[in-house]
Amino acid sequence: MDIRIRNVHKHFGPFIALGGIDLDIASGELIALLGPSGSGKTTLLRVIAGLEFPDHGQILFGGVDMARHPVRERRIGFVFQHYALFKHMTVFENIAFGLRIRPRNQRPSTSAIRARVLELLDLVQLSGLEQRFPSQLSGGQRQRVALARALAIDPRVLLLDEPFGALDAKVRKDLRQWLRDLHHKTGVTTIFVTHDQEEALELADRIVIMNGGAIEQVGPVDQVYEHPRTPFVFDFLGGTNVIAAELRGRRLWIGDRDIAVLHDSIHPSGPVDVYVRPGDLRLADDTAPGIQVEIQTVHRAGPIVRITARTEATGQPLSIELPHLHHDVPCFTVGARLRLRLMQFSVYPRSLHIPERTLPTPILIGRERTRVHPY
Ligand SMILES: Nc1ncnc2c1ncn2[C@@H]1O[C@H](COP(=O)(O)OP(=O)(O)OP(=O)(O)O)[C@@H](O)[C@H]1O
Repeated sequence: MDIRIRNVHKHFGPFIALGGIDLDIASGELIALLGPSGSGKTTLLRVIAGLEFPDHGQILFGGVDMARHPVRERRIGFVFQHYALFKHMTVFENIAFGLRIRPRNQRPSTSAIRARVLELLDLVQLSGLEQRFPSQLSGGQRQRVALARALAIDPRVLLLDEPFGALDAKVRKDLRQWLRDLHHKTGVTTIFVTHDQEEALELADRIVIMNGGAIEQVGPVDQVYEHPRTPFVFDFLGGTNVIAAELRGRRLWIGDRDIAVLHDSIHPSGPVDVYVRPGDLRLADDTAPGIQVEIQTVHRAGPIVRITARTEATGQPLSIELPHLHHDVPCFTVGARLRLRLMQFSVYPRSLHIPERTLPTPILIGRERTRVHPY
């Protein structure tokens, strides 16, 4: 079922938790709400669920406004980070719960409930564990039972709030793939909240980046990652170097170096900030084109090498990440003077350095994977 959220506001006293949210979620979509703590992700999920009522706005489920309807009328499945299963009930009873509490005239027969629970146990890959109690399961297994319980009622929408937040890194990774597969099988419209950008990028069809109770950017994962509309989004989706630069016409200057021509520049000449991810920087010897830098530290960290270098033009430190294959190049030593190439970057006007909550127009003006002008 599709969901349309229209101009949703939610205040807690004087505090604006949601400041006018508009969002369309297609039927069957898997969408992630991503943002820093306090940005309003959980509040938005709770408003969709009916656990909170918005002060203003519409929550349309398949075209019907459910904003004032209580939670029980919305047919929603939930899984929360600490959604305790009923400890005194077996796995079977936990999953059957939502069906057993239905009014008598809507309740399936005992044999139909049993068949549904066994089917769900198979779906969440826990067949054979139906007589266990929650205390006899691992954290990952408990969350899979919670998902089976949420699915038992045939929800129109599945809402997951940091479902894997309390689990260790390896289990989280396994469950991500598992959830993706489960979503393919069930096709239920799913909205999940996470702090973890890697989880969102790996799992979701689209991501919604929230900041201060507003949506900063929404789009397919690759698009948002490749074209962050604001410095906030760029920064939130991974490590960032910010290099002070200047736009003169379409030419981008760092210190005395003219480093690129921005083909799609829409901004006037003036001071700008160049945002570049550590993995989008490359080093070459001093004869190559690029910004002059001096290496300060070199650390091998598993499959990558982390280097810090200082630009000669501005003196600012930069973080560089290279695949470890580059590590053996003899010139990558502390004190070496090398040239830095920016393989891909975004440019934002300096005045927008501080994350903005609302921006009238896209401010991305350059992203030059193949267009870095080698002067
Ligand atoms: N019932 C409440 N009363 C008062 N303030 C609230 C209430 N619920 C949430 N808030 C505030 O609203 C803001 C948004 O909270 P919310 O839980 O939606 O953020 P979040 O993005 O999910 O954060 P986190 O990732 O830490 O869970 C926070 O500043 C929070 O303190």
